Amino acid sequence: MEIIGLTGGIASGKSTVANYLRQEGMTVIDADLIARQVVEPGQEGLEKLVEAFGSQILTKEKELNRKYLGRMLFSDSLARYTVNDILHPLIRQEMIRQIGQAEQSGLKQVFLDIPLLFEAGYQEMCHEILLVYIPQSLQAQRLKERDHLTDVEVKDRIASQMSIEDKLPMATVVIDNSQSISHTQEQVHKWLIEKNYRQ
Ligand SMILES: CC(C)(COP(=O)(O)OP(=O)(O)OC[C@H]1O[C@@H](n2cnc3c(N)ncnc32)[C@H](O)[C@@H]1O)[C@@H](O)C(=O)NCCC(=O)NCCS
Ligand SMILES: Nc1ncnc2c1ncn2[C@@H]1O[C@H](COP(=O)(O)OP(=O)(O)OP(=O)(O)O)[C@@H](O)[C@H]1O
Repeated sequence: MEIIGLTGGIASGKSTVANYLRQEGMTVIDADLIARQVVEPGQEGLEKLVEAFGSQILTKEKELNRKYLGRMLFSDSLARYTVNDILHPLIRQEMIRQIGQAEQSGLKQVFLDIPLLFEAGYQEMCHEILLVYIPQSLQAQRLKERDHLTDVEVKDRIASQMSIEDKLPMATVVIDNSQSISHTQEQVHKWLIEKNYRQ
């Protein structure tokens, strides 16, 4: 089974491409979704975060306060390293379990949608790496509009990841998402046909 990593920068369009891949019948394993599952109430991830940061990271309903954790993680690199140390091994374990499941079900290829593919060292397990690219100025604009952030918050979030320019040379396929969504989909469609993934 071929493993294809799908990555980019924050708000570069990974989910937009992942949705299209699913529409085309592909199986996509979603690291952001797994990251949510490992911090559900009762899960080890949430317990360890509370041990590290205290119960102020919880809402009244005892769920993870994602807004609070996000503000802390994106503005404080030490807090970010701590969160990554706690959650990334749990996320990786579940990703590997789902890859095994995909293989057992006889799939020819599986996509891994991972924002931190390079930062967390997933490249070794990928046969191909598809990078959803937009220039940083457009990335900042789309991020600001989507999440209603201030300029400082946008800057911090982009700076919390490896820059998209540094990711470019490590990709095996680059999808330009700076124009219309249909332009992006056309590139993905063409690549799927070239790879013989879609008959
Ligand atoms: C900080 C959190 C609570 C924000 O939650 P929220 O619902 O607002 O956003 P969401 O989960 O959809 O993430 C949005 C984007 O933020 C970026 N991002 C998330 N975590 C990180 C991180 N640790 N470092 C850098 N960028 C990150 C990614 O591009 C991601 O796609 C959440 O992202 C989280 O728990 N992050 C830690 C786990 C992690 O590293 N996830 C990335 C998957 S490998
Ligand atoms: N080609 C496009 N033209 C205009 N807007 C777009 C295009 N592609 C994506 N967007 C918008 O840009 C924003 C970011 O896209 P998306 O959520 O797919 O990015 P992402 O890489 O998955 O983000 P994150 O890293 O935060 O998970 C969204 O508001 C989306 O609707």
